[in-house]
Amino acid sequence: NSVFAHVVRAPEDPILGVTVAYNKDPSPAKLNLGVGAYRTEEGKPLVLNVVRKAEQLLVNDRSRVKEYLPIVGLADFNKLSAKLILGADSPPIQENRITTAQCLSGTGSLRVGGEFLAKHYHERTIYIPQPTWGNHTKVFTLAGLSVKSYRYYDPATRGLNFQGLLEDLRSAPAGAIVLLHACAHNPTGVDPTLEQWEQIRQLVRSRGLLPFFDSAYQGFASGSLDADAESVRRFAADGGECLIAQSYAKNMGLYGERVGALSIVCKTADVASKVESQLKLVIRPMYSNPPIHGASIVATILKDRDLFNEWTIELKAMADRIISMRHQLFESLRAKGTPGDWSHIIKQIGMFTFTGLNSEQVAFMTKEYHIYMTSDGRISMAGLSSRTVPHLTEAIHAAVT
Ligand SMILES: Cc1ncc(COP(=O)(O)O)c(CN[C@@H](CCC(=O)O)C(=O)O)c1O
Repeated sequence: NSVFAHVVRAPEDPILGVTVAYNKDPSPAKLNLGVGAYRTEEGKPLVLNVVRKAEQLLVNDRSRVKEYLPIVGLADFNKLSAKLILGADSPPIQENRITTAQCLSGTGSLRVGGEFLAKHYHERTIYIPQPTWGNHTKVFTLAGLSVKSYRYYDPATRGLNFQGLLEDLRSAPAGAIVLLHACAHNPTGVDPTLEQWEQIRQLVRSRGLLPFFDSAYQGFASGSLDADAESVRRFAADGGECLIAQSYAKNMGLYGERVGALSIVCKTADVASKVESQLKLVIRPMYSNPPIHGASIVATILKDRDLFNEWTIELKAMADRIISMRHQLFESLRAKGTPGDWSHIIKQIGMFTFTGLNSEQVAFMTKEYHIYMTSDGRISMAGLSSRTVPHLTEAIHAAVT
């Protein structure tokens, strides 16, 4: 018999498995509010016009070849990505004390960063928010770090547990790594205010904690690339060191192209170049070098003023549609007289609403109304449209009454 006969069947992923269940459901009324992937008002995935234009330019450019990229990826993509998150006038960029490696989207950037830290950083504990993106714990544990959590969400107010956050970071061991969502916290949609970010920055620096930013939604939260990067920029501008993982999956709609970047801001250019040399030793045995197509699309758009401006317009349109879905759902629940305070739907930002519905209510909504969402009560607002808001309202109303 098979040498793998002992292998047990693994459970589906809590997020990506929702799509598997959705695809199996024959109901025409089914609604996928699980995976954080943008859908249009017609409920279809979106390839940005500016992406299609960039791809056309690439196809027409007969000088382009399919050679291996360097281990750290496409050089101009790396420079442009650092500029996008930090701003062109950022001190680490001006002083050349940042190293950026193109990685396999946000997940790959987090993993490579985690593996680098496990090998080269003295403190192996990383504090991640409670709750956070479901994959964070697995990514950092498998990278060789010890994962702990810091209080982040307050179920009572459905807002930030700021005092709990400060207390937990104050009691973290000096030098501990702290994972921070740059904007549009997943799954809660709750972000610190700028004043609270400043307090977090002062605490992190005074305790010598090492910030690791996860920026998967730049431009998606507020519609502004600069506003959504402000938290990262304040840390990067204070002379301290930090890591930054970037994803182009959502804000450029490049989900399946797996385009992202890991940047490490260092004290000096010399340290940055040594760090880069060690990043190459992490990447080479992992996947050797990254894919060329998606990064070429991003570089084509970021380096051309007109394409960049067109991208910002399409990006804001996606962010605005999500905000409109928030207001439509909130108004619909209010009109229906659904019991409870639903104002968090319009206070939260980014792709997700953390509804507060429990796993039994979620299971009921899936079974009776064919609503697919993660069991923690998170719904991807991008999966909603004006046409489907009434159906979701019916389901929530039935689940809470
Ligand atoms: C905070 C955060 N970091 C990183 C990632 C990884 O994105 P990449 O595709 O690797 O760039 C996601 C995607 N989370 C979404 C998408 C589905 C998933 O991968 O779980 C989500 O939570 O639905 C995320 O929400």
